[in-house]
Amino acid sequence: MIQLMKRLLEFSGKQRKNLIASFVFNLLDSVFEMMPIMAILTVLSGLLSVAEGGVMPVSAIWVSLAIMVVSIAGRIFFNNLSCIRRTLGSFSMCSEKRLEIGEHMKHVPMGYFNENRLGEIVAAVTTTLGDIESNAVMVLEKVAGGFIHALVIGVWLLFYEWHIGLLMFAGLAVSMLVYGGIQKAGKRLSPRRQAAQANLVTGFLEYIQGMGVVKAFGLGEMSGKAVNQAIGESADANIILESVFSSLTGVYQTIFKLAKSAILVVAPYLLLGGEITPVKCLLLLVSSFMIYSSVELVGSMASVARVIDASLDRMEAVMDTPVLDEHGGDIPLDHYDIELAHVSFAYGQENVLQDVSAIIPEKTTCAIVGPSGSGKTTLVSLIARFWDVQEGKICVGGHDVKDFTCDSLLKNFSIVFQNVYLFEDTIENNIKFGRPDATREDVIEAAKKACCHEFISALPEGYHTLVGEGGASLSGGERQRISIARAILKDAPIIILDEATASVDPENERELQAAIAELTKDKTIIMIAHRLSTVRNADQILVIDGGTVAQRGTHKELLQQEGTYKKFIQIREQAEGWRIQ
Ligand SMILES: Nc1ncnc2c1ncn2[C@@H]1O[C@H](COP(=O)(O)OP(=O)(O)OP(=O)(O)O)[C@@H](O)[C@H]1O
Repeated sequence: MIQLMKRLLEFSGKQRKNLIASFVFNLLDSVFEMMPIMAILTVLSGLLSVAEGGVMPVSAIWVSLAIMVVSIAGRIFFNNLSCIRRTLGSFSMCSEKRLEIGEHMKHVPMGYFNENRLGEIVAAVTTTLGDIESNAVMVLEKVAGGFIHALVIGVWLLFYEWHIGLLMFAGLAVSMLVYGGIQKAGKRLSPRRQAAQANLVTGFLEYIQGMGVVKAFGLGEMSGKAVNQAIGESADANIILESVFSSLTGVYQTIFKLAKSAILVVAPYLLLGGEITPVKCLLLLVSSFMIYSSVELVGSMASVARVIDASLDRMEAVMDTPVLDEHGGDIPLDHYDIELAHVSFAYGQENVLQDVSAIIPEKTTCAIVGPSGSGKTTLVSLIARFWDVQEGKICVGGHDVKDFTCDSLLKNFSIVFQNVYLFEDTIENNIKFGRPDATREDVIEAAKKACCHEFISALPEGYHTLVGEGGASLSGGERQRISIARAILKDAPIIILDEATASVDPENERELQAAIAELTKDKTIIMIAHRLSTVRNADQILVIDGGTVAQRGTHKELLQQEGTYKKFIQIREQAEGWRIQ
């Protein structure tokens, strides 16, 4: 428990002060919570003197009333303070963690997101942090407060009547053993529950994202299988966890019932043996019902405490993901040549690029062509350092990309992907993503250059139109032009462009080409090219085949050679239905 407290305080970062304050106020609250016992004992002593033929001292009534008033006032005061600090600390701590995770994710290699991690990350920022946010501090306070409470009463009992004090401690010791058992069971079972939770999120995300394909192919039953399995596993994990916890909690609480029963038997025996007075006996009998009250509650919270421990494990795992640019610096560049020297790269065991070398001088266009799966996307991703190369090196402006921080490297790039992602926000903000401090006029100017001002203005709410998540409410061509406007606004010196393979209608095609021409003016351009017009005008063409540079040169030079490029041109000519001169 102390370990868990330490972990939570370490985790709390800037909110540490609030959490400590909340713990302290909670402890003070529990001191006032114990006071009614004193009030009852005061009244009881008075009553006993009546039973022994004396008179009930009026002061006993007033003293007990005063104790109750102080107790209630103290509790309201400290409970409130503790609650305020706890709420402030917990929610601020978790929102800071969410921001930290978001920031951290910007620096991990893209490969991290491949390995089915999306659900894990979503679960971490939603359910895992949610568990911590709503329960952690309160549960730890109750658990720690419960044991401290019991300890204080136990010590008092030792002085008041040592036999009963020992009995109380015996009960407490056995209960702690069972509590340890609950913790161990939690350690064993909670990770399964957390993993099931993450799989459930992954399953649902995949199910919803693939809904279009599912409907188109009538695969409802098949696609639902994975989600059903994840739901089943989540239910099983929760049921097993809860059933183990509830039986152990039952044992834990039985121990207190047995200990209380033992006090009920031992106290009268002590009275019979003449070791205690009837007053003491009565006081012990009454207090036996109260001494374990706070620690009894702890049992039902042990499961939550364990879940919090597992949640902290999971959060640490997410935050410990190695980042790419730990040792990177902010490097200003005075030129934008790009050089690849003997670059090799594999996704896990799968070799994708071998010994690729190339020089792309600044303000030139390099077209990358090659068959599907040959490694074109991988190559441009390595230049932007979405992954690190395994062999060789890539330099931008004469500096190894590994020497930059991700932010410092990527501020030199505008990247236009084939699959455009638009955020669930206004069109204006989606374009502004390229330069958050841009003015309205800048946004409109970029949109005009990207040939999307007209269609945006025709929308009922113009630039304030909300686009669905991923840009679902716009056509493919429109999305692409918005992403080009975004890149134009960023105005970075290096452009990475994955040309759309999907054919668009002639009107859209013309506008798209005009937008690209605006974007690429006076820039260093690396373009995965699919269109003949683009390839023909490139200063240099790299033909990637089987992960190596099979051919390189200009369009004219490569047309003279037999090989992949000639085949590529023939296929494009057939597809586009026209010939190049
Ligand atoms: N994230 C990834 N994890 C594992 N393997 C990958 C990943 N991305 C691509 N691959 C594999 O690497 C190889 C090269 O893929 P890449 O996307 O670079 O090819 P490409 O030439 O761009 O293909 P296309 O023209 O079809 O987009 C392929 O065999 C692909 O299956």
